[in-house]
Amino acid sequence: MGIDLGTANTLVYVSGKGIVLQEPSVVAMDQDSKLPLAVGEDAKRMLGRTPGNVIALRPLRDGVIADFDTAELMLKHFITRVHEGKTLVSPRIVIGIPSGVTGVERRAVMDAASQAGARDVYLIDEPVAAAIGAGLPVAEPTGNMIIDIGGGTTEVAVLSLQGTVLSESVRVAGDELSEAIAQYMKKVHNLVIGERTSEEIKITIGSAYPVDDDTTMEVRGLHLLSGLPRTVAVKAPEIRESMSEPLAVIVDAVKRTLERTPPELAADIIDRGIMLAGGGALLKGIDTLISHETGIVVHVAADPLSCVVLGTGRVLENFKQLERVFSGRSRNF
Ligand SMILES: Nc1ncnc2c1ncn2[C@@H]1O[C@H](COP(=O)(O)OP(=O)(O)OP(=O)(O)O)[C@@H](O)[C@H]1O
Repeated sequence: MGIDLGTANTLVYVSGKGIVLQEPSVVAMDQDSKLPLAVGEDAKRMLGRTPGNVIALRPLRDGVIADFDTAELMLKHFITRVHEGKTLVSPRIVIGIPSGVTGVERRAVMDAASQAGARDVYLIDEPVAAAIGAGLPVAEPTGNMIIDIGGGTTEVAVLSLQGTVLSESVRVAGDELSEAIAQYMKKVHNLVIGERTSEEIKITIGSAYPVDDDTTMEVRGLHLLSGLPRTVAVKAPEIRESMSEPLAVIVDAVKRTLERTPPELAADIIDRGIMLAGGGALLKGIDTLISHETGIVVHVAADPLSCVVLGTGRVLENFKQLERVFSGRSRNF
């Protein structure tokens, strides 16, 4: 089994079957009993809509585990659901985690998977898994650059011979882009909107570079001055402008990584281009923006949201050839 334990979404791949689960990384809890009420899609629907005694939590924030107990509960829930309640037959689990996660957190993820019944738990850094999932030849002696723009973190890495030559991780990614839209709506349109609405605006008319600039969208929220619900029409260019700061942080991380890349590998990257993965790669025009800023061709992976989990799956299925890609391992007897 391969798992992408992401800030925004968790995906599970089962060897021989493909992707069997794709759910938001959200847990709804009853605050009084401390019992989970819903996990995944059902819990995401509750975000910002819960009554006093129910809280909807995202256990991973900014690419790190913000709430360990809830993360463990969520991981166990998904593993058990995939196995339809049956106990695991000492399976091997490969989990993709953000590369910025600390040693203690790595241990915590491995413990959670072990407690869910896994015998052999392997950790793989998300950029490495994303590169494998996007089809990059990471085992060859050529430089490959991957940018994984997730929910909480953007990871930029140069890989060669199954290893990370250099990498950079910034805690600015898709969530930060949505947050910038929410702040803009409040400041300029006096409209307070929730997390789900700002994400919807980003996905519907958001862009990183001019494309479809004539599009507009009606946004519903709470008017700051009257305190009443109101609908406001917003245009694509103003939404792009509202995201300019976090977008600049992402572009700077790419440039810094390129500046540090050894010349032979840099030459490979110029030849092959840069691969873009993660949900943030779906933002309209982001490939053009990065290409424009770096002068290097940028490709968007075929299925950016699934790259990490597909990478964990490919590693599972080619275990012997790719055994040097792991960043952690625990074995339980
Ligand atoms: N069509 C789209 N346009 C723009 N952004 C999108 C689109 N679809 C998804 N996203 C954004 O992608 C992000 C989630 O991406 P992904 O599932 O790769 O993250 P993750 O792996 O859970 O996070 P992390 O890598 O930080 O742990 C969210 O911020 C979401 O809003």
